[in-house]
Amino acid sequence: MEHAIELQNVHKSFGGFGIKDLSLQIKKGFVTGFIGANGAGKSTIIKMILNLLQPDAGEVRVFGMNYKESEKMIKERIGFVFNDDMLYGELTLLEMKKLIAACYRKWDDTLFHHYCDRFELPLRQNMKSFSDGMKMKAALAFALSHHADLLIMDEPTSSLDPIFRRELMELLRGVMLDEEKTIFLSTHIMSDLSSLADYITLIQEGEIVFSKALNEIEEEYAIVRGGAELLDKDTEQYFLSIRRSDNGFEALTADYQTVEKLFGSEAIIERASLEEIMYYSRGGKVDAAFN
Ligand SMILES: Nc1ncnc2c1ncn2[C@@H]1O[C@H](COP(=O)(O)OP(=O)(O)OP(=O)(O)O)[C@@H](O)[C@H]1O
Repeated sequence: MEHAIELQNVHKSFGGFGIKDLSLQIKKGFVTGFIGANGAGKSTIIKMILNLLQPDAGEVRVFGMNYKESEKMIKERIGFVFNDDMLYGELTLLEMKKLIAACYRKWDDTLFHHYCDRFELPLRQNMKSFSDGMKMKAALAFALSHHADLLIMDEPTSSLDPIFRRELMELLRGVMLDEEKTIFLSTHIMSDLSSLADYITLIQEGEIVFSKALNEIEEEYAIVRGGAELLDKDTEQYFLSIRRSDNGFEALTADYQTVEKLFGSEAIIERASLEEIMYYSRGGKVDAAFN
């Protein structure tokens, strides 16, 4: 399968934070949700994919091309949305549009005006005075108006009201009806992903924990609760993280079926949500004690 994005053995360090030897492949034609705690490295990786930051070592390829040889061709095919004030000076939306449209061969002015209408954006108002949500909508209108094959979005929904968030999810599902399109989006709002994402990539302290199909995650991961007597060297190996208390333990497994066979009705075994997977895998290996 062709990959829309490939990172190979990428290193990047800033003072105390480091990404070491990270490799990641994002499938073409699907939506991948990129999740991880604050400071895990999501924006850093997204910036490297967009060539806004260069890795210290390793390689970033988009549609099989690298920026050194094919920067213009790659950028032409990407639409990006940042939760950031990076775009807006003293310009109106129309003035900004003129600058951005000039960068893309496939710029579609009709489509841009369609999105501005749909998002109720004022064309002649200084963008500096836009609310956070309006800025995000403007960034979306720009990203969606040049027929990009790959949409990369860094927390696109964080400043949006719940109504528009739902509309955006609907809109993105519409984009994905074209099987050639790919979306890679980071978010802290897990419910956005349940109806949209095909794959989930979880990052923790600069390391990829997994990159998997959402339905596999739903089938494999579970939270197990039981008495301390159930834990020993043999059973502990099925857990990614164990939290012990005076009353017993709670643990995360990525092997639902085996654990169910092993413990049967002796333990409570429930499918894990993405929030729970993030929470329990925080701090990594076995024996994160709690009380
Ligand atoms: N330009 C920079 N200089 C120094 N440190 C940086 C720089 N950019 C990011 N970092 C550090 O890298 C780490 C990862 O930051 P990053 O913004 O990639 O995380 P994130 O997963 O996107 O977090 P959040 O969910 O809070 O947006 C943080 O510790 C951050 O302080």
